[in-house]
Amino acid sequence: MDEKKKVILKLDNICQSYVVGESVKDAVENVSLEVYDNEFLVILGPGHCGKTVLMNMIAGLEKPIGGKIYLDGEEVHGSDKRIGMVFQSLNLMPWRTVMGNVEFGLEVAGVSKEERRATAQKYIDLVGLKGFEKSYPHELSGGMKQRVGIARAYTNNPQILLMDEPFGQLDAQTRYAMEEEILRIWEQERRTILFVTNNIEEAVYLADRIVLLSNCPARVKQVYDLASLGRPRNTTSPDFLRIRSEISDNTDLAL
Ligand SMILES: Nc1ncnc2c1ncn2[C@@H]1O[C@H](COP(=O)(O)OP(=O)(O)OP(=O)(O)O)[C@@H](O)[C@H]1O
Repeated sequence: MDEKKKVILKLDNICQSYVVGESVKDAVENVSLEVYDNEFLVILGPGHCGKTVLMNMIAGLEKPIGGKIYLDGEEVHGSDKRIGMVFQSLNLMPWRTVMGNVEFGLEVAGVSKEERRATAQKYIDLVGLKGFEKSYPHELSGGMKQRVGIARAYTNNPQILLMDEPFGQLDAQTRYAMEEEILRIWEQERRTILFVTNNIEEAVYLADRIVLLSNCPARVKQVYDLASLGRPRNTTSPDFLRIRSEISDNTDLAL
């Protein structure tokens, strides 16, 4: 490990299994991982391999049947407000405006109206939604809804943001635009990002490091450090194409 990098999140032999009918289905098997402060870490794996199960455990939404999770060196049990989430299905509240959705977490936390408005506005501006504060979710495009989800997560001031296939339902053009956007936001407002995808090109475009998972049950197949690719990335450069094809050759086919 690079001595200069601070480990903010550590997974130690995480396992998850479910009882399905008469049998036991293993979904995640002995996943160990160190995540560095401020890094953009991509969890890449084939469809149904266990990526969401892994994210849910990190988010504290499910308890692992084995293993431990450490945040800033301390074991965590259940959800922790230092970890925020942006999911593919955003669950925006349709009866609330963009501002109402983004400030919701602060409202629940009892933050004064003035303070929560100011914080929410900062992140609405950051994600490029200035002028849409009073719009309702049904008035927004898919990419704009994702921006609301990102602003909402940032507003709660998490140290780590979990993004589970956030752009999976967007059309290709919007997806590329949002990949650019998330890098811009990450560079401006540094937080650790754990980003889940099954798209190799997206992973190589975004990540500082990629954790490649196996087919279900998810195990860590390999970790790729992409520091040598630099930023911004050129998706047609020989280095980009080489690493993309190396990962592709090493990726299990989704069953
Ligand atoms: N509560 C549960 N009970 C039983 N099986 C489950 C449960 N949750 C997840 N699984 C199974 O665990 C496996 C991994 O699911 P998971 O949703 O994590 O995959 P994924 O990699 O996120 O998939 P996708 O790429 O489609 O998003 C799947 O086979 C799924 O059916």
